[in-house]
Amino acid sequence: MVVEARENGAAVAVAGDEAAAGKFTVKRGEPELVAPAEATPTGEKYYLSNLDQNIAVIVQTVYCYKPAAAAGEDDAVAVLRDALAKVLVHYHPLAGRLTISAEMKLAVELTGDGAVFVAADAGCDLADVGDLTKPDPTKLGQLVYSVPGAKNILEMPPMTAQVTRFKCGGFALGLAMNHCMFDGIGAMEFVNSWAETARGAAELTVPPFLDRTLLSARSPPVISFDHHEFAEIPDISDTAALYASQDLLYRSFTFDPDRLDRVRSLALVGADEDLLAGKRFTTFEALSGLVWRARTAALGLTPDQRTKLLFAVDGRQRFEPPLPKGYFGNGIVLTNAIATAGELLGSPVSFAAGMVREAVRMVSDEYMRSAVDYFEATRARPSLASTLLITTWSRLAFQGADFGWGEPAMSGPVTLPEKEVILFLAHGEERKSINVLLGLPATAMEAFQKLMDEI
Ligand SMILES: COc1cc(/C=C/C(=O)SCCNC(=O)CCNC(=O)[C@H](O)C(C)(C)COP(=O)(O)OP(=O)(O)OC[C@H]2O[C@@H](n3cnc4c(N)ncnc43)[C@H](O)[C@@H]2OP(=O)(O)O)ccc1O
Repeated sequence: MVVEARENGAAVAVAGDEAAAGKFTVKRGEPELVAPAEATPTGEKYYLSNLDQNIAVIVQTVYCYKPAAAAGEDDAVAVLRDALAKVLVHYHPLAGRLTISAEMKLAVELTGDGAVFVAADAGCDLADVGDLTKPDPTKLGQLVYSVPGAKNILEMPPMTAQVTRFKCGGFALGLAMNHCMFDGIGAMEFVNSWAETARGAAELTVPPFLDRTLLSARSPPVISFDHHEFAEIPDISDTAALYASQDLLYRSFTFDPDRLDRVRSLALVGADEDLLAGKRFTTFEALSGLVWRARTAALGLTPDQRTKLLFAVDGRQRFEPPLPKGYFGNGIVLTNAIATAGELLGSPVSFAAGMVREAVRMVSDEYMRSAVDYFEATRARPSLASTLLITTWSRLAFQGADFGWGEPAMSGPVTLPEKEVILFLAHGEERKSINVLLGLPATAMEAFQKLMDEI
């Protein structure tokens, strides 16, 4: 299935899926608050670090479970609701509400109100959800609860959960969680802790480490890097006009292990031996270089157009000392590479892959402390102007979300958050393939498709 989305974000299913979309109806019950099952600290503010401030957006994901005989007659709604109350004892800030602190930063008011939980029933089978490898916000959005009328994130709880029962006996868990509470690794540690609680575990394998003050800014702040992630690069190619004049088309490109091998080999052609230092490009470096270059070509950027690549690096083991196991908050930092379209397209993929490697290497303890201090001093947020933001979920432990009904049969995002974002998702047998998911104006997508077909 191909999914098209118009500029306003409303998606339209095409290629014969209208009928499926039509019979996809979900009836929600009354939302309820699920509070921690035991007393937790209340009445204080919970500190969020500067790395949490950068990315305060709601991430919506869906996990689908086939009917499982082994789970007996247990009602998924009751099991997930009870386990949520228990796991929130450990993750109690998720039961609070977002607020703005005296320093004008996001913080959590520890109210103990609880997470918003909704039970729902679908008028169809789980199979009608279709293929989660491409975002279909119209359909998948029905599986996730958004607080009606909320005008900003302060009016939305840190998390909502919806459990939708399908006629076939399968169910879907839809989550809307604010990225300021955790990054992908932290989010999966939470979901997997919730799942093991549902399976009856008395203790969590990875209890959350709640204290985020270890990522406090230095006083005074020390900015020791240029931090081009904040640079506003002018759109001299007028891509704005291209995006405005055409529909945005979403496509997902599968790279199986053989194709990934070819990408890694392609990235070696013309590679700088000093940069390689005997270590061939990783899958991430090679694939990111490939798609950065191909998207630049597909958008028809003029040779002098500067283009920025942004991506998150997990800083947990890069901090000195490393962050404690189970660190609850965002332990990621954005790094960047900037090149002109002329440089990218006038060189083989190895040039772009080399820039990706450099951008990863740059992320040291000092770089991350400097990024924390940059926010302290400027309150600036990374700019997406003339930018490609690659987000890699391919190693996130979605398969650990076994609430007693086995691994999710499929899981994925409801949508891509911005037109500048490309998502890498694990796919296929043993999760050894990578799906590259992106949206582009129709003509650019055709050009991108051609470039991918050559691999
Ligand atoms: C709020 O609710 C949410 C949120 C979310 C999601 C949020 C986000 O998206 S946050 C961002 C998520 N992404 C990350 O955290 C990126 C983590 N990855 C890194 O930091 C990487 O190091 C890198 C900077 C991307 C670079 O990767 P790479 O070039 O692959 O280098 P290495 O990681 O060092 O790997 C090199 C090599 O080592 C082997 N290896 C390493 N790790 C693994 C592994 N886990 N499994 C297998 N092998 C591994 C491997 O051989 C690597 O080389 P290859 O060539 O074989 O790849 C979501 C949901 C919500 O509700």
